[in-house]
Amino acid sequence: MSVSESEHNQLTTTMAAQQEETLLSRCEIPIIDLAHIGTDVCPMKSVVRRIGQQLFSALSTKGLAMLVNHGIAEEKLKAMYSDLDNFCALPEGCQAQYLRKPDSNHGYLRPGMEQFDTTKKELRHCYNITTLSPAAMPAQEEVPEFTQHAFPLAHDLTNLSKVLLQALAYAFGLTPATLLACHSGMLQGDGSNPSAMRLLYYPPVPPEDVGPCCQGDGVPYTRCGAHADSGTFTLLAQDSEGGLEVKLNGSDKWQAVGHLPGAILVQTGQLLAAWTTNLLPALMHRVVVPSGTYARARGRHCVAFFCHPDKDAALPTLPLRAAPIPAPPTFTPHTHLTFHHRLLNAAHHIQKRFRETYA
Ligand SMILES: O=C(O)CCC(=O)C(=O)O
Ligand SMILES: [Fe+2]
Repeated sequence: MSVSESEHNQLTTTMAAQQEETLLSRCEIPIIDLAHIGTDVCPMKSVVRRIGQQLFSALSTKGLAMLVNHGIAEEKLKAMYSDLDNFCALPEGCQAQYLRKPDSNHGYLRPGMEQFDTTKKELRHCYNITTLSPAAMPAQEEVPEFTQHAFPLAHDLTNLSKVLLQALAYAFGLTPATLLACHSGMLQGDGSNPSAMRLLYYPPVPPEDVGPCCQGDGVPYTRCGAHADSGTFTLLAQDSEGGLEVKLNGSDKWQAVGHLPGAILVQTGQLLAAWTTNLLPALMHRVVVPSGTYARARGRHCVAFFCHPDKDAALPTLPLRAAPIPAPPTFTPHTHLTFHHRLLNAAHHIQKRFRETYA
């Protein structure tokens, strides 16, 4: 069977992408096996303890880990990716009913409406889900299964976060209920907690020879500018398209994460960094546009879950020793200092972040 020249080029580009050196291909990301952990309401204590140690070690040395055997079926994620595609294909007028509401942070953001890097246009569609109220979701006539798929997935990610909070509590020398109690309002929709499930779709971009990094308007673009998330930790499930890059703790070099089928990435947020006096530093990350015509012609999907404490939670002092080495330059000194002074009121921090990143 003969292969046409364009098919051959496509295959070569795909193979090159697959052979890209990544943190995963170099075994530089800790992999944590959650098998036998139980559920958030009925956890297997000895396993949760062991996972707490592994998570603490991964987040303190690297800033991230890959979770496997977490119990969230790949099919649920794929169904959600396809619902988001259907939402993004709706006419703009129809999407407009669902635009993000600043008060609740719930709703849809068109490409360019959220910027981490103010020098570039960030090409992604986001749907933030902060309340599990059917009235706040795309109507069944518009995207038939959106709500039906989103709610169970949001429950799964909330429950996974609750198990991890119990594991971290053990590692901090606290009782497992201590961190749960500070995160009691996740996705309750009563405004008490800023946690969110976010659906992300990054559309294809033109080939490099059409314009290496600019649209017709000459404005440079990227997929997601460099930032650290603001909460306790973030869970990230991604498709296989790649593009996620991170700066590991203590390093100033951007490195590609790579893809581990079925795994969910967990990374430290700014609140946990401040809470642990930077013993667990926040992970800087970004999503770059891939090189090669084939990869650029494909969209990328991701589901993120941002785990935050309750806005009025009095965060307990952690019985931890101070960070042994100076912290990497994750925040500007101003942001860091301001944040420390306001640590007991996480709501101030999240409001500041929203003002900085939403157009
Ligand atoms: O798409 C991704 O992998 C990351 C998205 C992200 O970092 C964010 O929305 O905060
Ligand atoms: Fe992020």
